[in-house]
Amino acid sequence: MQNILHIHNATVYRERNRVFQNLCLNIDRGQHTALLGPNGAGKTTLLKLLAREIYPMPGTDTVLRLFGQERWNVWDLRSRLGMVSQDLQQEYPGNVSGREVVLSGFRSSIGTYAHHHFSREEVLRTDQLLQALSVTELAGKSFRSMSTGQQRRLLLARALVNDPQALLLDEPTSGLDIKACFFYLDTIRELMRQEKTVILVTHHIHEIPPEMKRIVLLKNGRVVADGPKEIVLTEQAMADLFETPLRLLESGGYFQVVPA
Ligand SMILES: Nc1ncnc2c1ncn2[C@@H]1O[C@H](COP(=O)(O)OP(=O)(O)OP(=O)(O)O)[C@@H](O)[C@H]1O
Repeated sequence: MQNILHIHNATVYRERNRVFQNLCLNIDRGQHTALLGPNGAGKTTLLKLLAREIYPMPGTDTVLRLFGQERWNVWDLRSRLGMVSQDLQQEYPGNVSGREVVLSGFRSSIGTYAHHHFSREEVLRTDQLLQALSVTELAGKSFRSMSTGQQRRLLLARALVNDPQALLLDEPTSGLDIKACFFYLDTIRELMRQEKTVILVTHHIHEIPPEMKRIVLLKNGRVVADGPKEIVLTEQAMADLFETPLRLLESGGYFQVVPA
């Protein structure tokens, strides 16, 4: 089975804070995985590690391998691993049009530049994705004039332009209203059916799709549980993870927590 992600004994600092010590995590192709953790668990740090924005401390047996490779040109990596993060949404320049947002995925850039020229195939693929994600009407609108949900859909289209094998999603439904949330979740489920491996990093239990069977719990920079949903996603484990009494509810394969 092809490996998407292999982290072995990674120690990671953010300035003087040691966020991870000897972190180990392995994700194979097709192994849709939710990484769940409270504020400060290390989720954003992990995203930055995978995006090659930060690196582990060098160590004799430290490994950070993506798609079987340790060295990556960031542009090549982005076409294999599509990412939609809160940081990207916040950083994205407001004056860029919806179509340009999607096109920018072909150059792994934030915005498009005068020297970027796009082929007929790239423009066609962009139009197909705008249609597939029901955002054709946003093609000519500026990013800043769109709602959070509209922006998020465009960033997902941007992540898909190169037909990546895997998608890394950071709290994908955060800030979306109920309809936008359900639409986004349906889109993720469809992408999973299309055999994209989806890795979800979140503290929102409700956004874990029913088909996502593996759950990894992160706390204080450590993997505290890793296994099948029916074993890991329990009321006691959620109460311990978030350090609060709660009740875990399930409906149609989705989970939600409410105060106990
Ligand atoms: N730029 C930074 N400099 C120093 N320490 C940092 C920095 N960013 C994060 N940290 C620390 O690293 C730890 C993990 O933070 P991180 O942002 O990765 O957690 P998180 O799980 O994404 O949290 P949240 O859900 O609140 O976004 C925290 O203890 C945090 O204080």
